[in-house]
Amino acid sequence: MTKASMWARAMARASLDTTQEDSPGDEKQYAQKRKTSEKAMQKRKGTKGTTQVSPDEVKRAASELAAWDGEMAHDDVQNAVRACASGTTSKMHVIPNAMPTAIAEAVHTLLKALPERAWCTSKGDDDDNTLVHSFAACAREDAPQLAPLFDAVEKLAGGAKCSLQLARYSQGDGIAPHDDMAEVTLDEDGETYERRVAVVLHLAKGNWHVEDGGCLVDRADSRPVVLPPAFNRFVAFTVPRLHEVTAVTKGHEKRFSLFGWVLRRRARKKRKHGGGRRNRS
Ligand SMILES: O=C(O)CCC(=O)C(=O)O
Ligand SMILES: [Fe+2]
Repeated sequence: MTKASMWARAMARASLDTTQEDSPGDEKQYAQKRKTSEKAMQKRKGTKGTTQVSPDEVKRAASELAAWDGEMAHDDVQNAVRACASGTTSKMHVIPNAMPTAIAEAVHTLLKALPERAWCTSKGDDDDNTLVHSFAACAREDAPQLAPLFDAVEKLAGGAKCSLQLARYSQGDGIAPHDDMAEVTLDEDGETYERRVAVVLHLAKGNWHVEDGGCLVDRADSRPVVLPPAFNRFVAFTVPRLHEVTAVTKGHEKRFSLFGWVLRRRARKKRKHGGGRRNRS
């Protein structure tokens, strides 16, 4: 049963209970109360069955984010990116509560409020010899109110070029095991870069369990480390590193994130690439 239908049932039961307490046997009043509760539920569900965000909430969130100085909640975040860039760590760095809580909440509100046209489907499969993956992606220019978030993550790169996007995983979405290695040619300077540090900000609300999918699985060692979706968690690692995102099985919760890479100029000696890699710059 979906959360929405559980909620609907709970509402109907509550309405029935109250009616019975108030005036047993008054069918008319009971029917009226049920109608009212259904109306309230429709309002809460919104027109497309997803949680709607009011213009006031969006406005508040946007001004909260615009006033942010871009400072993360912990120095660990900056230190992790530096260590990964300099190659002095072999860990996947996982930092909970990365941004100030009010900022993370504002980001989440704005992500939820992004119009459907801002998202485009990113898909790959064995047929076109790209990495098997599926999710919705949103470029920086399609989410202008989230610019301070992109700026804050770019700041962590200390002036190095970055390639960052927003992601939204729905039921069935995920990414098969891959190592993130790819070359990226930037429009702004026509130069070719390689991905040096992978950065991800996990922004999934709600309680997620391993069986709900959407888990980031670190496969760098023989024993995989499984990270179910979380809210306001920063992850960084040096590329290449084998990892995957398991397919989301939950139907009613979106797994939002900001993901991307700190880039560096391509090394002179070209590295050999294995086949089957998608390139998302
Ligand atoms: O969202 C994540 O946890 C990781 C995403 C990822 O591996 C990628 O986009 O290459
Ligand atoms: Fe990846």
